[in-house]
Formats: sequence, C-alpha cells, structure tokens
Amino acid sequence: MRHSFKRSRRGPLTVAGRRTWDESDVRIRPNKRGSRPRTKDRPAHEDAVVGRIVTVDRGRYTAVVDEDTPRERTVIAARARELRRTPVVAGDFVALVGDVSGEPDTLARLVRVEDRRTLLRRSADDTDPVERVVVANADQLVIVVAAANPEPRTGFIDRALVAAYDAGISPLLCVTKADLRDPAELLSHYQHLPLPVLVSRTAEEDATGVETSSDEGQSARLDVEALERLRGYLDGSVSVLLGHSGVGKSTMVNALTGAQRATGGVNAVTGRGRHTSSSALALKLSDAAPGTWIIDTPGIRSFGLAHVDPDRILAAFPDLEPGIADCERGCKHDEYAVDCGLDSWVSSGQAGSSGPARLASLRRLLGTEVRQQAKELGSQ
Ligand SMILES: Nc1nc2c(ncn2[C@@H]2O[C@H](COP(=O)(O)OP(=O)(O)OP(=O)(O)O)[C@@H](O)[C@H]2O)c(=O)[nH]1
Ligand SMILES: [Zn+2]
Repeated sequence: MRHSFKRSRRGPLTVAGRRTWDESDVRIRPNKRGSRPRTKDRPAHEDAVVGRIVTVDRGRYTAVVDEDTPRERTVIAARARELRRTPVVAGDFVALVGDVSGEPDTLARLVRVEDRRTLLRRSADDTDPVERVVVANADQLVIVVAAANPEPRTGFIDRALVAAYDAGISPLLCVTKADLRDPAELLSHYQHLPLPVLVSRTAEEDATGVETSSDEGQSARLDVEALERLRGYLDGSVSVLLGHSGVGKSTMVNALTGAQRATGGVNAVTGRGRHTSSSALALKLSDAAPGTWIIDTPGIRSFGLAHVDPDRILAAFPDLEPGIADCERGCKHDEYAVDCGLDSWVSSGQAGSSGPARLASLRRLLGTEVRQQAKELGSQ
C-alpha cells in the first residue's frame, strides 16, 4: 500500500499527460466485441490489475478482477487524485494498484481508465450540450417496456433507440406483460427498424414457468420460452437494461441472475442488503458464457439527446445510408430537410419496397430531438 502510494506522487501523471480531462476527452475506440482493452504503451503501473467496474457509489468504485478465474474477486477502490475529473462508470475497465486483495476493509487505488469500446451517454436535457457518461463498453441496449400497466410510450422507445444508435450499441426491444395485452399494435411502430423484439409474459397455468420475484418481493412465474430467448440474446454480451419503474425489469433480472442482487455477490461486499443507490449496477448472468453481464440502470430516466449526430443514426440504416451521398453539407435528413438525397433514393426504389416505411421510421427518430422537449424520458 505504501509503495503504491509513493508512486502516485510522481508516476501516474504521465497516464493522461494532462490534468484537465473532462468527459468529452474520453476516447472511444471501436473494437471487436469481447476483446479486452489494450494496456500496452502505458508505462505507469505495470503492476496494476485490470478490473471491470460493476457499480459506483459515493466515490467508491466496485470492480471485479480476475474474472472467470478461480481468483475472481470484488475489489473496492478509490479514484486516484489525478483522475478526479475522469468519469468512471459501470462497464469500465480500470487499472487498480495497492491492496487488490479484495479482503474486507481494504481499499485499492484506481489509477487508469482503459479505452472504451462503446459509451452510452446522454445530455442533461435536449438543450444542455454537456454529456454525461452512463455506461461503458456495452454491446447491447435492452429497452424494456410493458405491453400494459404501465402503458408503453413510443417516445421513450424512440429516445432510447436514438441513444443506442448514436453510441453504436445494438438495441433490443423487450416487451413484458404480454399476458395483460397483445403488444401487436405497439410493435407495428417498429417493424421497419433494425430492432429485434422479444416478448415476455407470465406463464400459463399449464405451461413451464420460472419462479422469480421483483426487488419488492412480488413473486411471478415467467414464461420459460420468452426468458430463454432473451437469455440467448444476452449470452456473451454486455447488455444495458433500460426501462421505467414497474415494467417488470427486476422480476426479469432476478430470474436471469439468480437474484445476486438480493443475496450476495456484489452486495455482500458493499455491505448493503441490496442495491439501493440509483447508479448502474452490473450483474453477471448465471449459467452463461464468460463475459455475459447485464447492467441495470435504475436511476436513468432522462435521455437528453443534444449530443446526437444524425449521421450516426443513419449508420443503423445501411439500406438508406448511401442515399445521403448527394445531400448538401449539413443536411439533417429529417422531415424538414430540403433536397435531401434520401427522398430520391427511396422514390427511385433503391431501398426496396420497404424503403418508404423505413425512411419514415428513420425520420421519426431523427425528429425525436426536435419533437420532444421534455426532459423526462417517455413523458410523451
Ligand atoms: N402480469 C404480469 N406481471 C408482471 C410480469 N413481469 C413482472 N410483473 C409484475 O409487475 C410488477 C412490477 O415488476 P418489477 O419487476 O418490480 O418492475 P421493475 O421494472 O423492476 O420496477 P422497479 O423495481 O420499480 O424499477 C410486479 O408485481 C411483478 O410481479 C409479467 O410478465 N406479467
Ligand atoms: Zn439529407
């Protein structure tokens, strides 16, 4: 401990080469799914271990190190002074020095944040250009809505989709409570989007179900087929779950993770009975491939989109994207755009028979920022 403390006085300032990082300085390096961030070319802290941040709470960073080895353990760390302006979020890979034993009452020092594959972020609201980092290194954004109770909001889904496409994260729509209402009408809005859909429901009496319960202890029996399909999508990836209160998120997460949240794992270490903070929490999926995590985001309810670049949304529509070749510089390609190349691209049939519907869907997303001034995610 003393050794590493001394190092902090001289060494780690070379890590960043500058002292005034802010969130926009964080580099994002697109990378193949599943590969670990590179640690070479980094002279400082050769003795550091790299861990995955599972949650952040009041200046304490909880990381899992030696993941999927017999020495896997949870280490609590404090951020080194020179990183005090660097955002560190669930899903980040970080370098830890000092006491990394993970024993009770030990505290490691977090000295470096590795390059990120993806970064899910939001503006404070549509008019505030300051970006907030939400979750790092996610492969997938699972947008959870209920077919009914609470009523699904297409505005919420659209905003989440835009945030996902912008971040280069694949979205997945998960509709729960299909036993209460047929979600067909809701889903018709999304049939022309690059968006896999999963429908979940409680099990019929004579069907196989998975016994689970919500964080509030309400028990439910979920249809096993839907749950297994979801598990198939999650397997091998890091997935962020996003959804309003009451949609059945914790019921599902507990079914998938064996309720680590309530009984052990991370929280045995943080000393709390269950995760109560509003920050994101990464949980390992039980019986899944190494590297399968879901990150629950209980506190994230607004998704300001001021930072979004329309071209990044377009990238999610490869059949339409070539159409912008003839657009004028700065064309927003939205419904108000004049002489947008997408119109002729689609009307000349180059995007196929579903082209017009796809373009309408794309434009709905591109207009999301303009259309919705509300801060609250899903309030329209
Ligand atoms: N009918 C029906 N009810 C469900 C289903 N899934 C969950 N529920 C119930 O919906 C209620 C809310 O579920 P939760 O899991 O607490 O929802 P949540 O999204 O985690 O909500 P917060 O914990 O407030 O964030 C509970 O009473 C569940 O038992 C479902 O597929 N069908
Ligand atoms: Zn255009």
